Amino acid sequence: MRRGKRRRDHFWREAKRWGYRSRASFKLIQINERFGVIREGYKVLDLGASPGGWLQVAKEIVGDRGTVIGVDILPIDPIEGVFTLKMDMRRPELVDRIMELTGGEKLDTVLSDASPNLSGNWSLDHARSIDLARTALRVSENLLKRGGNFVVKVFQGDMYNEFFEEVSDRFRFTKAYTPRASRKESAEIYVVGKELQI
Ligand SMILES: C[S@@+](CC[C@H](N)C(=O)[O-])C[C@H]1O[C@@H](n2cnc3c(N)ncnc32)[C@H](O)[C@@H]1O
Repeated sequence: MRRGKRRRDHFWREAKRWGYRSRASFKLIQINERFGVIREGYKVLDLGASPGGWLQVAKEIVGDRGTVIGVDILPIDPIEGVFTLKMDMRRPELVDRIMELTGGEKLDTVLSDASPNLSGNWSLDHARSIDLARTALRVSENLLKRGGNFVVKVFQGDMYNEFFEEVSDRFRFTKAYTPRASRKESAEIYVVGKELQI
């Protein structure tokens, strides 16, 4: 598919129309319609959040009583009412930085749409994606309330089943889901964990 054509699909045009920064916004909308992982008043952390399409959607849902925090190695242009941190999500001090922002209160939902820089080597990209997904799972264990929710993107490959089991061991309900807004040719899948049990 030609580059211009690839970018300007239905969800790209919808993102423009609704003022979202990325077509990825519709993936979170569809995940939330299906699983109800974010509700009004929730405290939400989004890992790998730039340019901020998921942050916009999360802020709309949680409203003024909720809190939304975005983390990325890349800058994120300001979004009213959203906190952003420019840092690598793998850094050990991340958990303390988030707790400072929430005044020590734990979170309702941790999201991660983080993607490694794609090399084109399938197994290397899969391994890097699993590494980021495991980081997001560790962060969620440290920061979620008991009963909290988790959504993470993974590129499918031979380590996927093991990772899915790791999420299942921690949440009451775990499901893999591909939103309609994911591109047909993409290997991405979202693992949704509801109600942290530990
Ligand atoms: C697909 S984009 C996220 C799009 C976002 N959900 C949105 O709706 O705008 C993936 C992001 O993951 C970020 N990322 C990759 N590795 C990271 C890391 N180690 N720490 C923080 N962010 C990372 C990338 O910089 C990139 O911005």
